[in-house]
Amino acid sequence: MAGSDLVSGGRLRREADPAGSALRGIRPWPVLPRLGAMSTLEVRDLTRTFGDLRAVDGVSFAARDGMLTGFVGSNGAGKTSTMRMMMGVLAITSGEVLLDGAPVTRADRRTFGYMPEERGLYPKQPALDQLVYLARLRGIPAAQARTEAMDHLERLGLGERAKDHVEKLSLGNQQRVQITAALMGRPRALILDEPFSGLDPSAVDDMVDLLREHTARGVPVLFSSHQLDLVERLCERLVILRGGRVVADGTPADLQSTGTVRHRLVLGGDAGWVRGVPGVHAVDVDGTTALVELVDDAAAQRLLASALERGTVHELSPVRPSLAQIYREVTS
Ligand SMILES: Nc1ncnc2c1ncn2[C@@H]1O[C@H](COP(=O)(O)OP(=O)(O)OP(=O)(O)O)[C@@H](O)[C@H]1O
Repeated sequence: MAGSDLVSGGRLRREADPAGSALRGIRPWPVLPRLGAMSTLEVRDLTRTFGDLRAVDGVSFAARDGMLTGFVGSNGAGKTSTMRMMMGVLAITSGEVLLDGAPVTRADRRTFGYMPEERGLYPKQPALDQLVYLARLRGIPAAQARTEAMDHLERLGLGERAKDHVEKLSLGNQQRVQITAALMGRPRALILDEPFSGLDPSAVDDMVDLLREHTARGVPVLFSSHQLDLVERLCERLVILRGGRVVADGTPADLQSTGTVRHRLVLGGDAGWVRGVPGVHAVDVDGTTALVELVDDAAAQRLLASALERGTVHELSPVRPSLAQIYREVTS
């Protein structure tokens, strides 16, 4: 698709939801031009050691164009180190980072938007000046940087606060400014370390609207988060790290199809007895309802037969595993 073509997806989304973002305080935005070429950002066998510690241990995955990819894992799993290596701010021990199949260059990285874990705003400088400064570091001309920064701030309802020192803004607003810094200059890829931490639900929605405008023009977005419900809601793909290694990688549906299927049993009477049925693991029992894992079909038959012997069975149905459940299964 040519560089000047417009993204119909972004426009359609706004038409389908005319009040949408405006109701949440976000001013409508001209549809962004689509990237001339698709961009896929990939890491292959990426490794980083710190002394004896293999903080990142042969990590491979791809953040594909136009998709939000969630990057999750417990504290110390290696997310930040991986993102830093992708951005070239942490030396790579071995492995490589590729953009569209070719080793990523310093010039490529200057076109990436990055939100580091350690937030880089100076408390005693005006928000607008910092956005302009950070954009100029990435080679964006001053006039363009100023216009774009002001547009972003106005759109986020911070136009009146543009000249306020950052320290005078609430933490959530500081975070909005920080994310804006990564979005300046129409980046070719976005790498965001915990962009949603500390944001209230409406600020999360505002930020997601912004990110979706970038995915709609073909940008790959990789973001780390500990908020699994958010990741489940937002992501087209998900990469789960444990101890420096990838333990799951796929769409939420892919991952859900590999998780352990549980069953919900709803009875007319108390369900406590299911704990004693061979081959049945009671995950949770609450009054007349039990959530169980069954080792095989025979266990299911035993459970159902026992339940019918005791009285009414209102329901015995499979429950799709939640992302939180899958996360616990692959990281424990
Ligand atoms: N500069 C460093 N020197 C020594 N060890 C480090 C350094 N940076 C990270 N580590 C270690 O590498 C491991 C991975 O850390 P990293 O920050 O990448 O994990 P993370 O998944 O981002 O964690 P969190 O969710 O807590 O931010 C941890 O054990 C950490 O202590």
